[in-house]
Amino acid sequence: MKTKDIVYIALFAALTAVLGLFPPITLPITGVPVTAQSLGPMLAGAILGARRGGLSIVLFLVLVALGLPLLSGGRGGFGVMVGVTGGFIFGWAISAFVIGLLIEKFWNRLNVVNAAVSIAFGGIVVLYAIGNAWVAVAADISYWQATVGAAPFLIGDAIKVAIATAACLAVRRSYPLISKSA
Ligand SMILES: O=C(O)CCCC[C@@H]1SC[C@@H]2NC(=O)N[C@@H]21
Repeated sequence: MKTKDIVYIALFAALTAVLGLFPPITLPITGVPVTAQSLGPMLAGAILGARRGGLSIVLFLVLVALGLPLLSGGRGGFGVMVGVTGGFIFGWAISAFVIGLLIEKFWNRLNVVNAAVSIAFGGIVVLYAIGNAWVAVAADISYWQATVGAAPFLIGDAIKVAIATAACLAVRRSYPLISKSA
């Protein structure tokens, strides 16, 4: 891994931390907040690709686990990570990795549709599958109830997909950071 890669990984970990400055809006049913922070894994995977994008979120998670108050609302520590939102928090790394894999796969023919579908698949379908399963266990509710409880996130997450898609395509045009040819 080159120095440049390490810088990009650190940069996207920092960006994810900065997104945590937006205050969370906690929803009543499950206690999982609406947060701007889930945009971080979308951007990391879509702009850096699977390996570096995933690692940037792993770095962010290590810092949170060490107790840095980098989650929205100034939260941090391993205790928070194994709370009700733990599936979403750990799922962010998987989400960034999956998005990166798909973006790399479509790289040579990337367009607004396959980029948005890739980001939505990793950032919503995969992330919610992990996050809702965790919520169901932690909050002792059914998977269906957890899924219904997550429905209000879809509006904000659709906006995040649009932002990450625009950013991914703009960076690809002007300063591509993925050189994969699939
Ligand atoms: O800060 C935390 O404890 C993690 C919050 C996880 C929130 C999830 S991420 C996907 C979905 N979209 C949101 O805006 N909130 C949830």
